[in-house]
Amino acid sequence: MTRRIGLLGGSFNPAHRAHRAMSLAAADALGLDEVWWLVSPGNPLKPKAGMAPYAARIGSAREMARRSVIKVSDIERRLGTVYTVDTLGALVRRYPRDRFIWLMGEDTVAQFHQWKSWRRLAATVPIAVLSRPGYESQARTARVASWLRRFVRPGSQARDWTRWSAPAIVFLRLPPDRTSATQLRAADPFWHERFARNTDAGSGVIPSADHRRNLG
Ligand SMILES: Nc1ncnc2c1ncn2[C@@H]1O[C@H](COP(=O)(O)OP(=O)(O)OP(=O)(O)O)[C@@H](O)[C@H]1O
Ligand SMILES: O=C(O)c1ccc[n+]([C@@H]2O[C@H](COP(=O)([O-])O)[C@@H](O)[C@H]2O)c1
Repeated sequence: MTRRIGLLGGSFNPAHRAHRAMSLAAADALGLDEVWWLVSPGNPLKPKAGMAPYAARIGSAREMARRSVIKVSDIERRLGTVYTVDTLGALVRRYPRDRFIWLMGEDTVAQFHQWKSWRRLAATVPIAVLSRPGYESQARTARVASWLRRFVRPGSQARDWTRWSAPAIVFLRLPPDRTSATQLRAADPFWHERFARNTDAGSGVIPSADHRRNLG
């Protein structure tokens, strides 16, 4: 059976309620069977300082994803990929029967031109940009905005995304939530200590048995 899978990459430092809310709202708007949270070993554009250990970030993501269609994955750590274009290439090859859509918050559009091979990335799978309060104008004026605009599909057709050929991009307006990991770290700099004993970052985080087999 073909699964319709949304991929939300992130630092999850820590995971928070907006990640969950936006994933569930996107799943509804796009008719997704699953949303995979790809916990990044290290965003190449973010400083390493202040980044909690991987196991803690996975732990917070698992807690936030509980009892939902969201699956937390450490596949980037297993593959050794930090660039999204490489991760997507690997996933599309490993799961030829499934269909993927890349999910990203509106704030990430501003830096998209600095991502590795971003044109190739956009040609690999469709993209859904999810609204984030306070970042609307940044997304509109981003360096890549005029390039992306040529491939924009109407939100009213969002459920048809599996019929689109990439590049294809849809902007989804979701219920606003201002939560950010930066704000949570400021309120509780030692949040990761709660997950300090979570050393089994690899167990229970793989989206499916099939996935585990493919990773050998
Ligand atoms: N409140 C939010 N509304 C919409 N998108 C969000 C929100 N918070 C995070 N995202 C998106 O979720 C993905 C992962 O985000 P990330 O783990 O970096 O959280 P963050 O809150 O943005 O973290 P930080 O404050 O440390 O930068 C990114 O695509 C980001 O744009
Ligand atoms: O591929 C790149 O060059 C690239 C550059 C910056 C960020 N990303 C990805 O963007 C996603 C969001 O990252 P973050 O840290 O803002 O949560 C995450 O999956 C990162 O790996 C990817």
